[in-house]
Amino acid sequence: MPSWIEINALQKNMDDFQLGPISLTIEPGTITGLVGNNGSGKSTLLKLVMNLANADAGTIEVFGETVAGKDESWKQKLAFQPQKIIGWDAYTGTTLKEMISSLYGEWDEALFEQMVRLFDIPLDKRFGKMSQGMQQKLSLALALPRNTEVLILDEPTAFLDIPSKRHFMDLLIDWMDAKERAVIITSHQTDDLRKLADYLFVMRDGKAIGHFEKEALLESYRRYWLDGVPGDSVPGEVSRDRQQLVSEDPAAAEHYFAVQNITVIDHAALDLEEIIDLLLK
Ligand SMILES: Nc1ncnc2c1ncn2[C@@H]1O[C@H](COP(=O)(O)OP(=O)(O)OP(=O)(O)O)[C@@H](O)[C@H]1O
Repeated sequence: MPSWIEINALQKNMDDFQLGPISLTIEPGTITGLVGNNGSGKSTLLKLVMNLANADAGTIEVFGETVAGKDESWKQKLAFQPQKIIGWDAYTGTTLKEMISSLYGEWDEALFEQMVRLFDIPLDKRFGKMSQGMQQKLSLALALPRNTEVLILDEPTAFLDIPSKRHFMDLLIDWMDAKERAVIITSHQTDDLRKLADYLFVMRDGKAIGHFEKEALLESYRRYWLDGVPGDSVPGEVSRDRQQLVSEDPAAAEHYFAVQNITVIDHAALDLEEIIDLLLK
């Protein structure tokens, strides 16, 4: 099956910031987490995908259509929730719903109503007068019911309270199950990424660090407690602290321990936050 989104050698220069070259493909049925330090270019990348900024080099194809110029018919298949929404402040939730639902032929009114009830959204209030968390809830309630194939969410949970975050994750998982879809989500919340993402695309200072299958990434690091840390570097060693050592090549490290007669007292997987921390160093 062809990729739904294909980004190839994309580059963008802005003042002293250079994004790229970035290459990334998004396949149907997947949730991809975009991860990176502040200012690594995640939002810029999403804006380029949405044709809200022009690339200096490289290409983006969405459902086989090149993203550039005025023909944006492919946008019917993509819903985008930016980090900061401009132009909604003066409108109530009801008005925004009328405007947005009329643009999407497959608008799911029942899902919208379910989300309004679940998040207790005051539809008669102007967007600009809502709290940041409520704005985020309303914009999610105006994004998922568009029923598009692809949903692009830029830090959708940054202001959500803990119960709402859980509701959002459940909703997104149900939304993915309803038909063949794909999600791209940027987040600094490792909880979101651990529960939702199938793939992680990690960026640092505008550059791609890697595109990882999440479960494989989790298995690719291991922490060991040893009866004595060797003087030499252990295969895959990324850090050591007294009797603890972390390797990004557990098979080679364990072979080395066996050959060197080093006793492994205990070992454990790293959590996703620690791994992202190592990747972003
Ligand atoms: N309009 C602009 N003009 C010039 N530079 C910009 C503009 N918008 C963003 N930048 C710069 O581009 C870089 C990437 O910003 P971007 O918002 O894409 O990062 P991010 O990874 O989404 O960050 P965060 O995690 O903080 O949301 C930053 O250095 C930022 O200052």
